[in-house]
Amino acid sequence: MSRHPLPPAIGRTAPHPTPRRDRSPLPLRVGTRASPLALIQTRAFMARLVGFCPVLHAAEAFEEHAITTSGDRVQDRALAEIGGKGLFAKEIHEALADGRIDFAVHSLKDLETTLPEGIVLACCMTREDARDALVLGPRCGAPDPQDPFAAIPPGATVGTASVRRAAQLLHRRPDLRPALLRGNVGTRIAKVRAGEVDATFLAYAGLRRLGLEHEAAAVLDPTVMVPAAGQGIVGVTVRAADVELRDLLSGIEDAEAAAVSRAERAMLAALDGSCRTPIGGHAEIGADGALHLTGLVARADGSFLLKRAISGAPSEAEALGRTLGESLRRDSPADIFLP
Ligand SMILES: NCc1[nH]cc(CCC(=O)O)c1CC(=O)O
Repeated sequence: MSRHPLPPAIGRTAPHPTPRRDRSPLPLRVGTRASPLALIQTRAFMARLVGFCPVLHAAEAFEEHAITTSGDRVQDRALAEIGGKGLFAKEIHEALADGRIDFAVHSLKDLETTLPEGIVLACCMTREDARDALVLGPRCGAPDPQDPFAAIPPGATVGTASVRRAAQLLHRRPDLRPALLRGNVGTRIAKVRAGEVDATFLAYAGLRRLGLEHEAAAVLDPTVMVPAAGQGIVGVTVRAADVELRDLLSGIEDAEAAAVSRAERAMLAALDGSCRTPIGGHAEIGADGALHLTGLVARADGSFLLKRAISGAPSEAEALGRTLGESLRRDSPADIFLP
């Protein structure tokens, strides 16, 4: 069998002899979910990789594999009832492990904190906006930037499958009624427009990537709505043994996104919540160069909400996340973490 080395990463040399791969190196087979947002993110990632490694510019350098996941197939039940977030990546991890694809592009917030054996998160792309956006339907008023939730009429239904968003909303507006709303971003916006629910939340990053940012009536400051860990970040997974690809991907990693995602994900892992546990996590690198991490734990009905922050060196991101997660866990009622 003839094998060719991967095009070399520009300006970097592997510190060790590069092991040969048990497959022909090109095309690079990229796996992704099949939603419009997932495909846009995947193509943006491939463009970034080509910019870094122009040898990959050839049309035949990549092969795109859109994979329908268990999470995509179940549209009518809350994710929490069907086994949680891992469902969006299960089939993609399997394709990677089996060697059917070479890397996979994920919305980091949908990627479980503990990856299957043999699969690693090789690279985090530059973060898009981490904030949540509020989308308002025909029964809502004009949004007040000082108080974005005031536009939602009393007793209205707010569609969201996210316990994190529902809990933070209900904490401020216990009169509102959460309703299940799933489907792609476009589907959800259409349902709000049609009055099926009165309002919903969407990640502003997703709206921007889809060119739908005008659908956001308000973009919520993280002090109003703590985003999900990893929100707005695209992460790429590869086989742990694929040193060549790991090395190539490390060349396009965004150091800031890597640090904030490490802090947010370490916090999430330390909290060890179930997918029914409302958890928010948001880190930023300040003008002072320090990493500032905010974490939130709540009860699904908003009757309990605990928010705390921690700061430190970006190089300590994981320890900061773990410390904050343990502190939140210690001071929250145990029922919140039950499966
Ligand atoms: N859970 C679905 C999901 N996963 C990632 C995004 C948006 C993009 C991102 O957070 O990077 C969305 C849609 C949403 O929450 O509105």
